[in-house]
Amino acid sequence: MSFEWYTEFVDLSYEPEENEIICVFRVEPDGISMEEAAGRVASESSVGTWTTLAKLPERIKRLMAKVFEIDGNVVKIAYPLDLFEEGSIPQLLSSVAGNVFGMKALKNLRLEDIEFPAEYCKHFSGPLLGIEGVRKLFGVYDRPLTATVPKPKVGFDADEYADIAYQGWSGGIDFIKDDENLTSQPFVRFEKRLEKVMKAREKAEKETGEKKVYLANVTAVGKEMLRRAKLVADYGNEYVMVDILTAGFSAVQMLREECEDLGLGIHAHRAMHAAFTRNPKHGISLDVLVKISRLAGVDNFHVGTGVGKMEGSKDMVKRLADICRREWYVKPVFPVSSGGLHPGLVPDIVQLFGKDVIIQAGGGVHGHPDGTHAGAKALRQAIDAVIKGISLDEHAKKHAELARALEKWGYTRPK
Ligand SMILES: O=C(O)[C@H](O)COP(=O)(O)O
Ligand SMILES: [Mg+2]
Repeated sequence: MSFEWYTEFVDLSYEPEENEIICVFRVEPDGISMEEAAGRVASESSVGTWTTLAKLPERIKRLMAKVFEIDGNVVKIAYPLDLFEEGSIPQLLSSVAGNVFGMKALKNLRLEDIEFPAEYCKHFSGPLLGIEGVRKLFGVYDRPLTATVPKPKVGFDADEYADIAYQGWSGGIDFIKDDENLTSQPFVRFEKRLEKVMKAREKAEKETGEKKVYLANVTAVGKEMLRRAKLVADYGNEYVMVDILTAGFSAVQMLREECEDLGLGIHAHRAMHAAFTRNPKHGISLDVLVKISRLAGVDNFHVGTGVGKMEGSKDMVKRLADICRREWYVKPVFPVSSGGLHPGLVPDIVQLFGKDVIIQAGGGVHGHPDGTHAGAKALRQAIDAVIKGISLDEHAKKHAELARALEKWGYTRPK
């Protein structure tokens, strides 16, 4: 049986309209022509099914997605805006990143990019704070911000955790962040941790005269997440953190709505992304993930390091940082560079990102030979050196904590 009718979704002379969504796919057909494969993607992601239908009303024909460019394996498809519900990332993904990934007729399929028209973007709130708002919150404009994740990543009780948070903050760190798998386990319930950490913050702020913020991981099931966010705001903290992929975009958008009322920023952790971003032939690119997260309204987003422990080239990290920060329909997002960082890598990170980046180090702070407080100081000293244009080796001559960090890690790029 022939399925050639799929090519009805291909029109290489078509010029997309201004208010259509354009998706760029990399398509690897399995024993069929590229044209048919591309048509199948357009069909399944818009109005089609596996067979012809007796009658397709004109009104519905107008909703057919159109393949308008095929260049080698790269296929561009235009989607009429009426295919999409306003302001819904889950519905967008169910359409253009849904069934298509499992089609037998394709060996591989990767969604590389999406271009959104203004008409679509206007239904999204975007970040509440954005880079400007986050800078205002800290009153810090002239250097990268810093964050640390207490390590070991889980297991501390509330007192131990708050003590580590205090040591990090008092050593000069701006954000203390819960790790992605730390929520409300039996060894440290969320409420208790929040209570103790907020006391630690008060002490650290008084002692340092600097603003300190807790990225409290509110990732939870349904309404519980909102309850935790409310509790965070009740304590006077300004931010929450959420695992955007394991929680899902419905949860992220719901949280964003709640955070509008509560006045909270959102730190997005991307844990699990590599399950669908890492294979260059199949899945969804991080570029797409950053764009939809920015629309959904997170304020901070993990983009990688290029030099640390997570996979991802410098070029890719730079491109993602650009997608976070460039002029767009919604406020810019603060890129977070995290995963295997330590003071010796700060020059690379600043060279890659400039100063609008949150440099986050877990092991690279808490693994300092003299402990968390010294580790925090070393990270800030490394940043000060880079901002002043002094080499780390030179700065370390007068800064003992940085010297000790360099003794342990030097300039190594962890694997
Ligand atoms: O969630 C993260 O990004 C990591 O916990 C960072 O930890 P690391 O600096 O120890 O790799
Ligand atoms: Mg982590």
